Amino acid sequence: MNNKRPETMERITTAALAQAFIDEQVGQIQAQVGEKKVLLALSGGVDSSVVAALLIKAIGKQLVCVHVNHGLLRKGEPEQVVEVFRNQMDANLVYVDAVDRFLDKLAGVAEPEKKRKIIGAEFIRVFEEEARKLEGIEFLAQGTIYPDILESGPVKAHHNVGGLPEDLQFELVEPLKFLFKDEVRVVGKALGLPDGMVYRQPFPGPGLGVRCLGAITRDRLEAVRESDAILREEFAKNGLEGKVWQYFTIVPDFKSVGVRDDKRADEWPVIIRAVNTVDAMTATVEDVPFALLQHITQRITHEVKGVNRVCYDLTPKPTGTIEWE
Ligand SMILES: Nc1ncnc2c1ncn2[C@@H]1O[C@H](COP(=O)(O)OP(=O)(O)OP(=O)(O)O)[C@@H](O)[C@H]1O
Repeated sequence: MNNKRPETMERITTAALAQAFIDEQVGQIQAQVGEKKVLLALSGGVDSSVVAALLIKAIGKQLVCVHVNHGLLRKGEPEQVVEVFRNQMDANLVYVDAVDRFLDKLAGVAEPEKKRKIIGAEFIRVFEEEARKLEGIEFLAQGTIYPDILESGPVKAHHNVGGLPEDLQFELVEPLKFLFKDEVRVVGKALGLPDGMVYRQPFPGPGLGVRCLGAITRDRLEAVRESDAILREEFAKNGLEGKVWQYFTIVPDFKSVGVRDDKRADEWPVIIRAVNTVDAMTATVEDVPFALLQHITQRITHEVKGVNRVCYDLTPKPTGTIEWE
C-alpha cells in the first residue's frame, strides 16, 4: 500500500484546489468500490464527517454511516449528525442510542485508564454488532489523515479501527490519508459541511467522560455537558471561538459548601480550561477577560444544576496537561 504523500501534491488551500481533490477522489472511490457497500463509523468529528460527505457524493446510499451516541458527546452533537447527514445529505445513517450501555458499564469506575479502556472496548462492541446486522458490506471507510500515517511510522501498516475481530476485516477506503488537518477543513467546507463541524476544536476520543472526573454519574455528566455548552456559547459570542485552540469545562467528584436560596447547599465546582498550543506538547493559558469570566460564572452557577462555584485553571503545560484525566 502506498503510504507516502506524493511530493508533487500541492497543499490544498483554496476552494478550487479542494474541488479538484474532491473530483479526483470521487472518481477513485467509484472505481474502487463499484456497486458494493461501504461502512463508516461517523463520530461527527472533522475527519469522519469529511469522509462521510465525500463518500455520499461518490456513492450515495451505498455508504452506511454508523453514529454511536455513547452519552459522552457534547451538547447538540448527536442531533447535529442526524440533521446534517440524514436530513440534509440524505445519507444512510444508523443512529445507535447506546447511552445506557456505556454509562452502566462505567458506573463506579473511577480510574481514568480503566474508564478509557471501557469506552474504547464498548465502542468496538457496539460497532461490531451494527456491522453484523448489515449484509454485503465489503469496505470500511476511515478518516485516516496524513499525520496518523506519519505517527504510526512507514513500516507499520495502517489497519482497521482497532480491535474488530478477524472475521470482520474489510478492505479500507481512506480518501484523506495524504491530507493534513487544515486541508481536510478546506475540503469539508467545499463539500458544504457546516462551519461548526469543519472548524470544531479537538475533542478527546472518550469525550466528556474524561472531564467528569472519577466515577461518572449521570447528574455530574449533565453538569459537564451544560457548563461546556455555556462556555462555548459565550466564547463564540465574544470572538474567542477560532482564536482559542481548546476550551472546555471539568467537574471534579467532590462538593463544597455554598449558599442557595438562603440555605447552605453542598454542590460541585466547575473548572474552566482554555489553552493555546502549537503542537499539544506545551500549552499556554488564554488570557480571558475577567469580566467575561465573571459573566460565565454567573451563568453557570445559575443555569447548571448542582453547581455553586466556578474556577479558572491558570496552569500552563507543563506542569498541567491539557485535560485533567
Ligand atoms: N461516537 C462515535 N460514533 C461513531 N464513530 C465514532 C465515534 N467516536 C469515534 N468514532 C470513530 O473512531 C474514529 C477515531 O475517533 P477519534 O475520537 O480518535 O477521532 P479523530 O481521529 O479525531 O476523528 P474524527 O475527527 O472523525 O472524530 C473516528 O474517526 C470515527 O470513525
